[in-house]
Amino acid sequence: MALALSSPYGCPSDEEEEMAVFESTAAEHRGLARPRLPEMSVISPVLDTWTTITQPTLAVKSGLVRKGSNGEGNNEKVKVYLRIRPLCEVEREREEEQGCVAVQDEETLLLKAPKESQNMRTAERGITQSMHKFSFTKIFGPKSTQQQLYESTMKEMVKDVLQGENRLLYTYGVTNSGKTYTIQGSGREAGLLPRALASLFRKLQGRLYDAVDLKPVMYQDVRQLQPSEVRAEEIRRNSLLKEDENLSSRRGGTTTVWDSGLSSMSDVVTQLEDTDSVCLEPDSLSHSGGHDLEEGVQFSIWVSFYEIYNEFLYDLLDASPSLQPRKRVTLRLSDDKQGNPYVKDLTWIQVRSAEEAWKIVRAGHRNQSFASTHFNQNSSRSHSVFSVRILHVRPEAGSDQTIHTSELTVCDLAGSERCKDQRNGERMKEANNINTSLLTLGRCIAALRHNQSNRSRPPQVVPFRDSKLTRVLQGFFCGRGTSSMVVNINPCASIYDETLQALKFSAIATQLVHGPSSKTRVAYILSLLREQKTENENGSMVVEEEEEDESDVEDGDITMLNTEALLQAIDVLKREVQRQREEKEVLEASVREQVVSEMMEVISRMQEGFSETLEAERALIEERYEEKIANLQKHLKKFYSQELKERDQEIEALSAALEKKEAESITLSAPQAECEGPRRSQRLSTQTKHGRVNTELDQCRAELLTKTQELKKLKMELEVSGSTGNFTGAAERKLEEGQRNLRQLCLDLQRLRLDLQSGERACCRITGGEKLRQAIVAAHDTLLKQDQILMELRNSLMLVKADLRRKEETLAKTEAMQAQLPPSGFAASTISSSCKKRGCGAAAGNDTENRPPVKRPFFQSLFPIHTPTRKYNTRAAEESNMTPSLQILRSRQPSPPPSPVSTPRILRGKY
Ligand SMILES: Nc1ncnc2c1ncn2[C@@H]1O[C@H](COP(=O)(O)OP(=O)(O)OP(=O)(O)O)[C@@H](O)[C@H]1O
Repeated sequence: MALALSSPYGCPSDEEEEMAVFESTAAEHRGLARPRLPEMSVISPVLDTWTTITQPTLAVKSGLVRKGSNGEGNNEKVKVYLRIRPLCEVEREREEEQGCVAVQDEETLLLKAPKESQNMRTAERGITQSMHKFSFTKIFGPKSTQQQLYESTMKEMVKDVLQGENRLLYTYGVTNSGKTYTIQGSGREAGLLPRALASLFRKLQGRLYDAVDLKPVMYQDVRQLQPSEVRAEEIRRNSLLKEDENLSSRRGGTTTVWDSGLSSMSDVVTQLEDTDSVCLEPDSLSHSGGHDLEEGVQFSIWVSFYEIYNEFLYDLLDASPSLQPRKRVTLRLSDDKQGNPYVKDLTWIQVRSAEEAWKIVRAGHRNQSFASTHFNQNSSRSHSVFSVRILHVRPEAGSDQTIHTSELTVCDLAGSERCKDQRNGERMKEANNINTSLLTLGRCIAALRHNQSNRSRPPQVVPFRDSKLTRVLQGFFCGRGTSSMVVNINPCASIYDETLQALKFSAIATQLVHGPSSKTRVAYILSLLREQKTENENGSMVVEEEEEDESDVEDGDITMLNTEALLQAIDVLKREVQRQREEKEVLEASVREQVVSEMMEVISRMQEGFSETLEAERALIEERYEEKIANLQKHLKKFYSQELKERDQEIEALSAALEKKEAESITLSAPQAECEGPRRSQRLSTQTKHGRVNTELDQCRAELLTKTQELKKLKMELEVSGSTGNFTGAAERKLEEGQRNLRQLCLDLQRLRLDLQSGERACCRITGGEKLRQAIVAAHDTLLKQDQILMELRNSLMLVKADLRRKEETLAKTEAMQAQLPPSGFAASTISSSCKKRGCGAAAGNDTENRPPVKRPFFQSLFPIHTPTRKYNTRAAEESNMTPSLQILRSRQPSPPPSPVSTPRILRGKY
């Protein structure tokens, strides 16, 4: 076969071509054993078993049934075209041309992995093939023109749409592969869309329905507009057209990035070749066989333009184009009563010429999301969907008319790309969303293909709902119309792996057959009915009828079955459902059993593993801690032995120094030595004395404590008791005893102090006697505290004494009054008690002896050292005014001890 379209980018060698032929043949002879991995994968649309499928009926409005016109589309495969874009200068300089893309013939493409590609690396490891062969409806090489492409793809579609069909054309490919160029064109190279618009309006010359009172809504409905709504529609339309004119005049005809250099429609019209103008004559339209337009029908053309950006739908014909993308209103997808999806609140604009339509495209294009990426300076970051909806109107039929609609949708998909190539976060997010929606499209197509090639099996769920893109295109895959795909590839070696993926996806699409998914279900039902028939030995009338109608039902039209057959079908289906349910229950039970046993195994393995790990961990930890303990022991031993050694050395040094000193003192002065002997013994005796003193001090302290307690008790008794006779005696006795004790204590203290002083004198001479000195200071502090306590005790005693004195006076007075008054016990006691109560006893005498005890002596007693003279004077004065009994008491009181403060002063002065 002549390779009219063979690529200039490296033709495969003879050897390779031979290999390709061989592999292709091997692929066709399925079932042959393949001893080795094929060096080439062959993906071609081979669907021999699916030849009986018919073209679906056209989706209709108001029950108007229109079968596929001219039988076209019946058992037809989905058309997939391939377009290879030429390399640009920069790419040539980068040596991107490595012969990896080769066109074998009009339908076959051969891909050969370049050295640096991932595919080649995996092929070298024997995982995949390095050569791939693909078949397409038609391949357009780098030199093909826009017109050639239009002729083969869009031209026929435009005719079909005018006949009432729905058609979809979408471009698919890696980013920067020429999708937008194919759809819209560039400069004077108008793309498929402007050509289609120009062709459409030329065909409809004189057949346009200019009124705006009918508008397409929802999935495929038409609504009659009120006059006010008509006005609103006109305003919207005019504003969009005016806006485009204003922008064009402001730019002075120059192109900018956002309009991609689109040419004006007049250029496009001149580019349309004569072949297309054959259809322009109304006569030729009506007499051109299957391509004639219906008599008396006028056509109202409406267009819409929206994009799917990051899984959000945006109206590109929104009246406020100046709004920022993030502020744009998102459109919602809804379902009509039959469950058909449609874009809610989408703007539809009526257009009356190709120029107007093109202006609307340009206005929408300005709102579209483009960005500069790693690969493409002006990359589409969204899937854009441009729809032309045609209302087939019969104006003579008035309000009774049934309006038919047909639609031509052109979808420019965003390019698939590797996310890692994107350095910008926003671009990466876009790439993610683009890839996800394209992947979903691929999954939908794969599921559709599976359902078509496995008719007798239950159909797979087609995941249309998984992305917005597949949801809006769902109708075209499920019987609403037919779709065609243009796969764009870029022959650059650096993006070979991405190109291969895109081609693999498109290869699946080439195996698709137009047809609604419901057809598969019908075929499935019919197969069940056939099975039922063979099972049914008697063979009912219904089955016979069904056999008669088999030719019809093979077409998938279940409505051709009669009621009985349908009822039987329902029964069969019910039984099938039951059977499948039971089958699934059994399957579920066995799966559960398997899962449980596997889980048990896994758990036991995990348990074993855990216990082993635990044991190992324990052993390890034990070992580690044993090591640590041993280390610690070693270090402690070392440390303490070191310490001991140091101390021994110190002791040795000290004893040596002592001995040396002793020896020195002995040799230097003999008389001195004589004196030293007793001194040393004195020192030793002082130390023993010091210990003794301490114990004595403790004893004294304890004794003092008990005495204090006794005194307190006594005082309380004195306060509580009303009678003074026996109590005074007892108190005197106690006081005497206390004073004796005190005296003894004072003496003891005196002695102790002297001992201490002598001890201090002895100790302070000893070299290194710091410790002893500190002990003495502490003992001295203790003594001071004892003194303090003694002082307090003395003060307390003074107070007790004063109280006793007062009581004695009162007693004496009472006695005196009793002696003076007549012997009336009642009066005497009354006076006595009243005097006592008022304190008359204290006020009666004006001598000092009778004065009540005041706080002054107490304070004075607190500071004996500062006011000794005054104290003793006061004491003398007191003694002079004392009662005999008090004088006796006072005489027993010991002389004031030496000032407790003076001793520490002296001691401290020493150190
Ligand atoms: N057949 C062709 N002939 C000449 N130039 C082409 C052809 N196809 C594409 N180009 C050029 O290649 C570049 C990329 O094309 P285009 O923007 O259409 O790619 P794309 O696939 O739409 O990219 P993206 O997915 O990133 O939007 C453009 O400069 C375009 O003019």
